[in-house]
Amino acid sequence: MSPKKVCIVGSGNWGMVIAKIIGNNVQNTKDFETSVSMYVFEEMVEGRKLTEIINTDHENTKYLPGHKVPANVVAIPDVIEAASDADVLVFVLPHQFMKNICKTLKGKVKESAVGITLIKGLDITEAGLDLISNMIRRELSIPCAVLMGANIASEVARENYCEATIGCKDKDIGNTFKDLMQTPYFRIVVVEDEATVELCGALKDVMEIAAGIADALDMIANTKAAVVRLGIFEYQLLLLKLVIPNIVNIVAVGAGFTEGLGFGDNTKAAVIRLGLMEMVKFIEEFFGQSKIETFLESCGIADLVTTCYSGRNRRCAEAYVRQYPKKSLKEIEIEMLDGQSLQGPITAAEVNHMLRKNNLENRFPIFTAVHYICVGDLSPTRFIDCLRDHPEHM
Ligand SMILES: NC(=O)c1ccc[n+]([C@@H]2O[C@H](COP(=O)([O-])OP(=O)(O)OC[C@H]3O[C@@H](n4cnc5c(N)ncnc54)[C@H](O)[C@@H]3O)[C@@H](O)[C@H]2O)c1
Ligand SMILES: O=P(O)(O)OC[C@H](O)CO
Repeated sequence: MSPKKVCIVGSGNWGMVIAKIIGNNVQNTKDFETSVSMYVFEEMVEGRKLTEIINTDHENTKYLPGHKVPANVVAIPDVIEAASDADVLVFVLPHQFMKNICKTLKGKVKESAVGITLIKGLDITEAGLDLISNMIRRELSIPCAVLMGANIASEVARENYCEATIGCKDKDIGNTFKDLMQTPYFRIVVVEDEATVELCGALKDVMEIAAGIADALDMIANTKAAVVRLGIFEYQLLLLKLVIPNIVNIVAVGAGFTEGLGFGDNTKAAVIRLGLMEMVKFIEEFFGQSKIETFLESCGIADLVTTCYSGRNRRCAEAYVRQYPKKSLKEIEIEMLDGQSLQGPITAAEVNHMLRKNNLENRFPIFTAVHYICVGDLSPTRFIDCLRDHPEHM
């Protein structure tokens, strides 16, 4: 089999760390082409094009200063040029840019390409809440796995030991992604059975096949009903795996608020605990039954803890509250992150859209307060009330 060409779509803080890992890994195997293309959103950095800096100095001085990427990672400012000949597409952009990227790439990627998303965030469609992986599958007509975990980019860049979870329904593709991204310090667990089953279309297909098998075996109606029920359960489980990491960022913003208000670790632990309860409840409410074990994977509790202690969402939320009401959260983000992007406030708005629409804000006080504080409609000092009066305490 000829070696697969890899393209990384994105070159921010996490994108560069993944580029470093992939750039090194492809040099040690015949399964992948040595040259890796990376789509870089072009901008001028200290009078030079960012692509030129990366291709000459092999460092993204804006988004991951102080860390080199291997020279075989080639920065390309045109996403079609970067992605059109790729067999493997790794998506790692802030989620608000994905609609545009998908629109640009539609019909331009190889039919045989496979994708994986490392993106945290949700999509609002007319039908309700959707997953970014679904957007990729839908718009680009390629299978799409996910990789999520407790992975603060700067720590992974320093090669501190950590873990991640790949969700992929195809064991071979899942292992391909694992080969591409696992290192001695970045250990990956592939969740085979449920991972990237096509969430809407593929579920229907799987269910049709299951029903067809049931028919062929002359199963009685009760058995067929059980097959359908179990199929739905697997679907919900898959959704659960994919949704957890996206909601984590909202809780991290809440943790930052308590620090900004001068509270300590006991309060943060309460935010993590109550936030986790809201995550479980939210997933149950919108995606059906949840399995508690899933929250014990790296994509669940581990990501929640790490983000609430040292994520960008937490840091910016703390600074916002300390300077409240002098600056908006957007101003703080621009000031502190130099172009990096917070996903928590946007995801909080997407989640709030669903809560409001379904009249459920009272049952999710942390998610709700985080959103209203982020947009400046609620004073941060009121945040502690939502912990004190949380439904868990009633
Ligand atoms: N940084 C982390 O620690 C980390 C860890 C795990 C997952 N993630 C997730 O990975 C995703 C990407 O985050 P990141 O940290 O790599 O990015 P980032 O926030 O560091 O950088 C922002 C990126 O967006 C690009 N950009 C700006 N405007 C654009 C536009 N109009 N179109 C396309 N791109 C544009 C910038 O060039 C830059 O590469 C996010 O969903 C994030 O939640 C991040
Ligand atoms: O720095 P944050 O808040 O964007 O979080 C980074 C990752 O999601 C941690 O896994």
